[in-house]
Amino acid sequence: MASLVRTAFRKDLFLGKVAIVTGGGTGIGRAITKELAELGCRVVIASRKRETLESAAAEINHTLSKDVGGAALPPLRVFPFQCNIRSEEQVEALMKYAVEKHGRIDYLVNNGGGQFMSPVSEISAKGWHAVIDTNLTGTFYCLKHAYHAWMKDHGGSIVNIIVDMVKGFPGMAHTGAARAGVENLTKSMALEWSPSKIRINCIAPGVIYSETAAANYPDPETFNRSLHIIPARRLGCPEEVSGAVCFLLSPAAAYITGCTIPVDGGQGIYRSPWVIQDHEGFPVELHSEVALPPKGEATEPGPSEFLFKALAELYKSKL
Ligand SMILES: CCCCCCC/C=C/C(=O)SCCNC(=O)CCNC(=O)[C@H](O)C(C)(C)COP(=O)(O)OP(=O)(O)OC[C@H]1O[C@@H](n2cnc3c(N)ncnc32)[C@H](O)[C@@H]1OP(=O)(O)O
Ligand SMILES: NC(=O)C1=CN([C@@H]2O[C@H](COP(=O)(O)OP(=O)(O)OC[C@H]3O[C@@H](n4cnc5c(N)ncnc54)[C@H](OP(=O)(O)O)[C@@H]3O)[C@@H](O)[C@H]2O)C=CC1
Repeated sequence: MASLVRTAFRKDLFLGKVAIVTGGGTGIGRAITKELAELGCRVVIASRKRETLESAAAEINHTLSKDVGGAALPPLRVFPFQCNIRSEEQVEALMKYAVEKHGRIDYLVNNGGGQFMSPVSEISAKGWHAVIDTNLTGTFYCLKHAYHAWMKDHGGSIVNIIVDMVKGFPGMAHTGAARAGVENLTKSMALEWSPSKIRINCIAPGVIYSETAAANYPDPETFNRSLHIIPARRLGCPEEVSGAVCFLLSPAAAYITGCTIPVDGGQGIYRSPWVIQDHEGFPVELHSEVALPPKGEATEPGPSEFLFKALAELYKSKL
């Protein structure tokens, strides 16, 4: 007798579907692209570096399963498209390309983005705008143009990759602000676009290791220095983010919209990485009936501010 169990988790889950993954050639985006394509999806990967996209598409296409359950799959399922998400014109062209060449846009994964470490007092206006334009405005352009090009009339599912910024994001405040903006935008879109049958959610990764991600930080040990704030006591892998993205895109998540799923080994509910430099304490400005006991010494290992000053010096010395 045939099984009566119906599950979304099957090898041809995304067969016949088309996805756009920004930043799909490296790190987390590459893992998402591989998993979607392995499950039958055609995936347009979009970012600034054409060679990175082309080699990623070729490598992934080469490794994909050729058939599922004996039925042949299209051999080429990953397609590169050069696009800087900071340009509305280029984003519009990306959506047009996806619809004209691939016929539809079922899924959009806003993964492309990034930032640099700096205390907020040292972020230049140009650096601030670069991060906001990339992570917040770039996401807005992708959402808006995927909507107009396809999803408004046909529905779809969207995942925005943000960061773990529940406790603020000292040391990378520009990206914390941008991603908090994306999270709120997600809630607004979930409501405004529900009549179009569009679902939209966020994934908030913790510290996810890949060579390309780590290359943006001062030294190879930067990510490992976060281990003490991660209850899982290891870094995350890109594939662990990808699984959650595929779930949110899939019919298994058909009743989920406007939410954020952390993929962070418990980091979000644990301690902040930021260390407060010891100081004499805020002045007591109200008359109080109690006298506070004398302040002991703070026991935290050392002020993060020093680390960021050193990083700023390092960055300047490389210019
Ligand atoms: C402590 C644990 C660490 C774990 C962290 C875990 C959380 C998050 C992890 C990740 O997100 S990993 C992924 C990282 N990947 C990226 O960041 C890739 C993409 N990033 C970028 O492309 C850049 O960071 C960017 C700033 C978003 C864009 O750079 P781009 O060069 O295209 O911008 P420009 O328009 O040229 O302007 C750059 C402007 O920005 C300032 N700036 C850039 N880098 C630094 C830096 N390292 N330090 C200080 N300031 C920086 C600067 O003002 C630049 O202008 P100019 O000085 O060049 O005129
Ligand atoms: N790794 C981690 O620990 C965490 C990562 N994240 C976020 O996850 C996402 C993926 O990061 P990850 O894979 O780790 O790191 P990567 O550095 O490997 O990926 C960043 C990707 O974004 C693309 N990108 C950057 N700027 C633009 C732009 N202006 N237009 C189009 N594409 C752009 C890059 O491609 P190209 O250079 O070709 O443009 C690259 O593929 C990012 O948004 C990141 O901030 C969030 C939390 C933690």
